[in-house]
Amino acid sequence: MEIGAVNSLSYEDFVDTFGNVVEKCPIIVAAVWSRRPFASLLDMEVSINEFIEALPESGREGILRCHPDLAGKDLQSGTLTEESREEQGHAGLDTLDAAEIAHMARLNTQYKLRFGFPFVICARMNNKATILRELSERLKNDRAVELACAIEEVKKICHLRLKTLMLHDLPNKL
Ligand SMILES: NC(=O)NC1=NC(=O)NC1=O
Repeated sequence: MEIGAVNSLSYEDFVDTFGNVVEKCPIIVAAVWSRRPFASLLDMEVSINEFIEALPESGREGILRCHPDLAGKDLQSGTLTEESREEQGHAGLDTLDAAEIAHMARLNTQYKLRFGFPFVICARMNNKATILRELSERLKNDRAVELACAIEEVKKICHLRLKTLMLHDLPNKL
């Protein structure tokens, strides 16, 4: 999809197409729509990242809370969004055995108790081994560092979701 086609989208089609580039946070692209026309995909991505960075801490934490746990109940019950299902599957999280699922659940719970938001990592750039290692390592971060680190992961997820969408022609998506 050309950036010209993106700029020509109605508000509804824009949000319908890009609304989930940040998991379950369509408000972000609903806000960023006002900044069109975008010079490029990168320009649009910069607008999204600037919007996220300008949020108060509670807003950034809220974005993290909209993410499903890795190998969590949504994966087990098949209620992940299409994007999350593909990403978690790519990292091999859909083939964990019961012990591995329990281990992830324990670490996710520990992480959430410590930080008050879920562990977020760009699954498409990881596998179950690196995810477990990162989860264990990042548990040691102080809160401010970890919040920033998690938001950087959200931006990576968004970047890959945008790239995937731009590879498709508009009709396929709508
Ligand atoms: N908690 C998470 O990190 N969730 C996810 N990361 C991804 O890349 N996709 C997800 O659903």
